[in-house]
Amino acid sequence: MSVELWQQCVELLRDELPAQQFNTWIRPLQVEADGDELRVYAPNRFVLDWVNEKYLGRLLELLGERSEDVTPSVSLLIGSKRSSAPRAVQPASPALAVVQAAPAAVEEASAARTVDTQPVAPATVRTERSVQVEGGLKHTSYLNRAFTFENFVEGKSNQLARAAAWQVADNPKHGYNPLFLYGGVGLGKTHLMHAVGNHLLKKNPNAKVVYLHSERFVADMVKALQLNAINEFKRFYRSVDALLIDDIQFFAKKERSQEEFFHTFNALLEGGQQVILTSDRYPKEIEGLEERLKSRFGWGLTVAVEPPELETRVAILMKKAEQTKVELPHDAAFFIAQRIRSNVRELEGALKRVIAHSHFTNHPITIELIRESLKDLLALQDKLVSIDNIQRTVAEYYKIKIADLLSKRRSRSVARPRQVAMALSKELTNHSLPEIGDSFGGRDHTTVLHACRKIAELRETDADIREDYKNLLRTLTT
Ligand SMILES: Nc1ncnc2c1ncn2[C@@H]1O[C@H](COP(=O)(O)OP(=O)(O)OP(=O)(O)O)[C@@H](O)[C@H]1O
Repeated sequence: MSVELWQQCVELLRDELPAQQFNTWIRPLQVEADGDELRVYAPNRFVLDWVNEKYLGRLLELLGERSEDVTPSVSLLIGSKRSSAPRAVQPASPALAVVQAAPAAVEEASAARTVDTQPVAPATVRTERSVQVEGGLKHTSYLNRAFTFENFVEGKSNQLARAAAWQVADNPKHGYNPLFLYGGVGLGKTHLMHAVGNHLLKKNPNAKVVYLHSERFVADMVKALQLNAINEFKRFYRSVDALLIDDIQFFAKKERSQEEFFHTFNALLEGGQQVILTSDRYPKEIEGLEERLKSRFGWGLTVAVEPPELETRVAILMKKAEQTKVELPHDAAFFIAQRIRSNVRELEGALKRVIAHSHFTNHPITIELIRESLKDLLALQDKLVSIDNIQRTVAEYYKIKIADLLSKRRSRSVARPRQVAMALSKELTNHSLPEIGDSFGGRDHTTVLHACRKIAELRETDADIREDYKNLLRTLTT
């Protein structure tokens, strides 16, 4: 059984899975051949368990179809192929059967899945910690006490990230180290990171939990160098119980900082201290970041935070209103959530404006009041999501002409993008089916309806369409 064959099957699986799932579970796997056997390494038990349960069967099926050996033998292990001694070895699987896990792996892996969704009571935590070190350097860690698990609304888009963060907070010894959260702006990465920090402090008020933005780490390091205090800098960062660094994409191209961070990071991992990192993209995609750092980030658990779906946006608005003791009718929350799709920060901003307007005018929150208070934002959004703009964006995305979208051509390369554009027009604008049909070269409303149904179906079954639709939605709404 060759490594190349495994890679081919991984590529085939990539076509079948949404990118987020592929990145989280399949990309971190490493593989090496050992005689006739393939040894596949997962960075931790969480990944091992998940791959074992969800994807190994399919991978073995693909391997079986492509191999002369009808019973491919694959071992799924925890560790890394460069390490000579994997931490938990599973027996080789002689057939397309479920690989048995070593008892410890089973125990921890299933514990990882048992996600405790009980809200955490608001913590009275020490939120500020200031440490003065020799040479005049002052390191301040500041945790936002409002960013707790209790205040975090769970939805499909952030479920996994929330579960992983909860595991780290409640049982840091699981070894999900580092926990790497990535995703677009304003989606709750910082919130989750602080939630872990707050929870760790709640459990142990003396814990040294240090949160900082990566730019701050760089600035501190530069200052330490200037003040000849780099040893204190090192000592400080290596003495923490948990180090939380936000937006590590800002390390890009800052070689000295990366070097320093690399050593700090290694020291912390070796000492069993928790590291949590966030970034706006998947670690391997951060340009200007050293390969060795990227590879180490993959040793722990890397999870994406996706933009929230409509239901979660509504739930977030209701929660924020409840926190500020403001009466927000459900239809009003729904209206805001439908119109503000980009990210949670924007959503919160819109709600704040509505609440301020309601206080100012002394009127209750109604859809009318929302229209009035968000007038400029909604107008801008209407412009952005006009059918014209959707057509332009879709044509650009698929590298076809707008005229093709409006034409009668039926070839797949044109017909599918046309259906995507129609479905987006239905989802993002308030135009009726006949109006949308008219805008697409005078088509009948039943054609538009068919397009919407077809795309909804393909988004379930076809990973490419799902990805295309998601990208286009993002482009059109941010
Ligand atoms: N699921 C959620 N439930 C409740 N509040 C949320 C949720 N997701 C995000 N928020 C809120 O949205 C705001 C932005 O979130 P946060 O700062 O964590 O985003 P981020 O992903 O770290 O973005 P950036 O990359 O720009 O730093 C915060 O006020 C946060 O509390």
